[in-house]
Amino acid sequence: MTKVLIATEKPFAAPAVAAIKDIVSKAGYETVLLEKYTEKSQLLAAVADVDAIIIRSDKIDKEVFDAAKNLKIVVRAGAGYDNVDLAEATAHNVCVMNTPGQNSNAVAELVMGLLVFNARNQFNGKSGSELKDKKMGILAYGNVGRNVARIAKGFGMEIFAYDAFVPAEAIKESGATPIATVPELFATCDVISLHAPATPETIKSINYDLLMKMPKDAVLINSARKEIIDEEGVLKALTERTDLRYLTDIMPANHEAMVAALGDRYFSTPKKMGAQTGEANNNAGIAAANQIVDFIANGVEKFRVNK
Ligand SMILES: NC(=O)c1ccc[n+]([C@@H]2O[C@H](COP(=O)([O-])OP(=O)(O)OC[C@H]3O[C@@H](n4cnc5c(N)ncnc54)[C@H](O)[C@@H]3O)[C@@H](O)[C@H]2O)c1
Ligand SMILES: O=C(O)[C@H](O)[C@H](O)COP(=O)(O)O
Repeated sequence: MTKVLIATEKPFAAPAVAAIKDIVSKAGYETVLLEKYTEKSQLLAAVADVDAIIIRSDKIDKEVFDAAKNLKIVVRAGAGYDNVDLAEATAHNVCVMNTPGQNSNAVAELVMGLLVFNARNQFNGKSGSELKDKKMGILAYGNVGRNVARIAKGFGMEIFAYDAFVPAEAIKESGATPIATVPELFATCDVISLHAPATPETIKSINYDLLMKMPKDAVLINSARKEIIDEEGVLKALTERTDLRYLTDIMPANHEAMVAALGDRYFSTPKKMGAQTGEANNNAGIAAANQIVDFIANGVEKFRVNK
């Protein structure tokens, strides 16, 4: 029987697991559940005889592909698939997919929540500031970026965006102002919200020089990946520019140094939680299960991300 493994070190909410199981069993397949595993050996044992795997941020590398002799497809229930070794997947003849857009509203709501929390001085009672009339700069205008734009407009913010691949015309049509370069975006906006994937082009690209261009009292918020931040450069800029603030959903390696140097000008969620809502778990989990069934039963590869 075709086996679908849900391998989630950070589990989905229970209703999402039930919905996935339902889709899998209606297709005549079996679900295997591996949640909250603590050792890689548990993952290696679990993948041994499965045909498909649904993951979150779980790392799927050569060792996992080598151990999964029947594997045909891995679906990352989420947007970023930098946790899967795509070259190894292709070498092992395994299809990799993501589930684009399924958790983007959850992340956008977290971004706006963190911005309000910051603007009101982490609710310490001191007089804060408002988001209305501030300039919101969105770096990467994909599913999350567009949702941030939609909600930020409701706050009365003016929206600016840069994307390496989305044409300026499309940005304009959505009601935002296209900006031609990343440095210009940083120099223009009171808030910069990062939504670019971790790629060779973006890794460590958010650096000292960019932060030093930001207007007075500006805020940088990262809900994408920690890899895109040059952590030492950001700390140096924030140490020199005592008006700037940094909020992140992905705790940096130098978190303790950030806390010590920046106090309440810095905030990190304790664990990445942008996509951690019941709705996003359901959307992404259900999409992943449907994509697996469609791939195995009908050969549909719509959301394939490897060659
Ligand atoms: N915090 C979380 O829980 C959470 C949840 C979802 C996504 N994410 C992260 O956020 C990222 C964005 O998610 P999404 O759903 O909007 O993805 P998406 O694929 O819809 O959008 C990504 C956008 O980035 C653009 N882009 C790619 N390379 C670029 C570059 N070098 N410079 C500028 N723009 C570039 C693309 O054109 C695209 O518009 C994901 O890759 C992931 O790393 C984090
Ligand atoms: O790229 C994404 O979609 C998110 O980073 C991802 O879904 C969040 O990671 P998770 O909470 O699923 O581990």
